[in-house]
Amino acid sequence: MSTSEAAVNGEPVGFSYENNALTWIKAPGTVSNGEDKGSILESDILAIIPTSTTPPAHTVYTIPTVSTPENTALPVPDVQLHQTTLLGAPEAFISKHLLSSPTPHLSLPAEDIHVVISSKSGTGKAAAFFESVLAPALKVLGLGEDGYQVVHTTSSETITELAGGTLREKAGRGVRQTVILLSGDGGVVELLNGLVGAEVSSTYARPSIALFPFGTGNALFHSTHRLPTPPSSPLYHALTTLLLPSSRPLPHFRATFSSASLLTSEGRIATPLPNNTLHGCIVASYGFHSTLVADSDTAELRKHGDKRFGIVAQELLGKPHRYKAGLTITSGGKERVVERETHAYILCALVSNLEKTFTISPHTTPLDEVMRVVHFDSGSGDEIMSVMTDAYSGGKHVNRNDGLVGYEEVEALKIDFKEAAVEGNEGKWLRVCVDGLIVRVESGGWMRVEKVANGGEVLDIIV
Ligand SMILES: Nc1ncnc2c1ncn2[C@@H]1O[C@H](COP(=O)(O)OP(=O)(O)OP(=O)(O)O)[C@@H](O)[C@H]1O
Repeated sequence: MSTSEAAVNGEPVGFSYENNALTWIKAPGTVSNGEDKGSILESDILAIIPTSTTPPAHTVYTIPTVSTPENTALPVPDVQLHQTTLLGAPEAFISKHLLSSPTPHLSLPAEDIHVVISSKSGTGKAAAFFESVLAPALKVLGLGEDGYQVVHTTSSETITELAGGTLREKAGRGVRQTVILLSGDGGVVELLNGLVGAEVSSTYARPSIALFPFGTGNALFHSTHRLPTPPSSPLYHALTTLLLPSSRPLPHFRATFSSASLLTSEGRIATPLPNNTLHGCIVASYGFHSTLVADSDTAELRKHGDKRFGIVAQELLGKPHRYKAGLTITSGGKERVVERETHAYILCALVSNLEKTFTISPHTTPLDEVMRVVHFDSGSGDEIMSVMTDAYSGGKHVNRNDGLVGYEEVEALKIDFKEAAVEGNEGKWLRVCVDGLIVRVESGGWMRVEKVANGGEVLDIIV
């Protein structure tokens, strides 16, 4: 422990540095109102910045989790930005976290760094996080308020318009761009679909997304950051990705329909899908999953955060619907018709997790470019619930020994919809989910989902 010229926030202390933490005890005889000891966990540190050389003084910026029991129980707990001034702290501690060279994703012209704040995602916390944590943290990382563009969403079109305009035009010209995206999965799929018409030419530069999980399920975030272990503080983890040197292509699929409309405003507005096509990078589903996502997407239920899925699941499983459809799977270059006339669940995914603890495709590793399908039929609410419970237990549903659940790698799949439109509630059983968006399909129509080949990616993700 060292005490000569050692201080924390101006008060003399003795430091010790072990077990991934810097701890201190106030020097004997110090009179102050504060605690006699304190600590900084290395797992909370964003960066250390030198403030003077003689004597060596530094400011440590940390992102601790707000420590109330309600907050720490959330899948994405709230965090704060703290700063602590250290004088004479151990060199080994300082040098490990000293902010050195500028980070590539933040070293771009201001017009090419976009912070996108999705106001309606999740429980609406993104704007407050930007003000209290992200903007000051970017400043610490060398990016003042004039160093980037801020976009607050004002409609469900805002992100698609940004992507289809500036982002797409510049990407086509080979201009590097970073999008710091504060949203759920919907924000990602909107970016993807805005960009996807872009000619992926030899000059195309894929914009890089740094994803901050402010949605409800946050499937893409939790799937891309689950290995080797899921981060205990997702928002801290998201902030530290800004310091990473590189990014990786985001695989995606193309869903085409005989005829389909995008449902918005709690299903009240149906907008025909351009070219009857939608791209996704997470999931395309039909059955219990798509109805659950659609029925739980109301302003009232959104107040419950991820509990909204459980509330609606209970209603749906009281009397489970068996969805009439044909399912054709293309795998290993061969087409196969699944011999079943009704289905409870058809879901193909490019990710492992649909929520932090809901592992629908346990064999999927982050960004592995492999699409997998989970499918089964059941008329029993208890049986469907037991499959879901297995998925919440690390993905055990794919190892059941009752033969109920199909799980396989696919290049493509096709669903032929055989449900009749329900009078008075047209399309109740004719809604599919693509990355959280709800698409109404037609009775007698079809959806085909195919993985876009490697090299066709239009976005990068910083992981
Ligand atoms: N101001 C706004 N007015 C209307 N719609 C908005 C507005 N801001 C965002 N949206 C839309 O709200 C949707 C939010 O979806 P998003 O996926 O980001 O959150 P989520 O559904 O809570 O999370 P997840 O998909 O991860 O479960 C997006 O489709 C987005 O375009």
